[in-house]
Amino acid sequence: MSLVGPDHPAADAGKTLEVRDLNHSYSVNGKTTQALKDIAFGVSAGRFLSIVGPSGCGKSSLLMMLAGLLTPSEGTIAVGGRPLNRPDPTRVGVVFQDASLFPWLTARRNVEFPLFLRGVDKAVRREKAEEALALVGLDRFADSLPHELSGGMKQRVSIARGLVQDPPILLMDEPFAALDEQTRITMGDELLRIWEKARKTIVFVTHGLSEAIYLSDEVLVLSGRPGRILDRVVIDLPRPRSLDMMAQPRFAELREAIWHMIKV
Ligand SMILES: Nc1ncnc2c1ncn2[C@@H]1O[C@H](COP(=O)(O)OP(=O)(O)OP(=O)(O)O)[C@@H](O)[C@H]1O
Repeated sequence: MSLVGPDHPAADAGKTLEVRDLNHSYSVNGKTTQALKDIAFGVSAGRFLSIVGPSGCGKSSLLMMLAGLLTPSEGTIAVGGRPLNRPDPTRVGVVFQDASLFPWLTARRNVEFPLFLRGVDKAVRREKAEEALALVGLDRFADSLPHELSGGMKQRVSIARGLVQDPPILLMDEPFAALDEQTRITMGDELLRIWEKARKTIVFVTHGLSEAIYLSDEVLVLSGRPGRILDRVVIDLPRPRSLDMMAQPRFAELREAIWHMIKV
């Protein structure tokens, strides 16, 4: 298997996202829990990186930090060579598990919302929202309310909202976990199509090893709490990916290797 460990020099040079010496602890009622330990990695522009690890290993905490929503106890995060200390949707877009759309706003208005908050001119807002909706294949549903859309469509609106400010990086926290299996598989392919078209760097947190392998260029494997980087596995399956690859021996080999690390 081809592995690039976290300390490998190739894992660091000229990255769009760089995490250095990151540690994080939570203190609740005088009790301290170390959630993440010695996290360091870089992601090159345009790569698709997934983060996997046992439940409670700090995946969501790490993603919140990459989104600028949580300050690490120690360490730095840089995007495009500049420190990220607060949410900046022009540099990092975020898509959560729950599509978290405003139920009273149409798909277009939901996508426009971050631009509205920034005081962007109405015509520009509309144009950008429509571009983003077209990218996710929902241009015909711009005027629909969330309750008129399926689960997968709602998640696509949420992806469009993450992309509307054209950030170089899109973070996704288990975006398809709440969907049924069939929709989840379709959404994986849909995401790869969007990713190839939009040419973004994606950091994707998931519990699903098959999903991580199917989608990614690399998989960052975290240990149980406190989450440390156990390995960074290069997914050497060709692109475009297709579902029949899941039945190939190489896919099973990668899955087994990652599963073994997490299980241990
Ligand atoms: N706000 C918080 N206050 C205190 N402890 C927290 C807080 N958020 C997370 N933790 C703890 O930090 C650890 C990491 O949590 P986190 O949710 O980041 O892990 P995770 O890998 O995303 O978990 P899961 O896979 O179950 O979603 C867990 O032990 C959790 O209980």
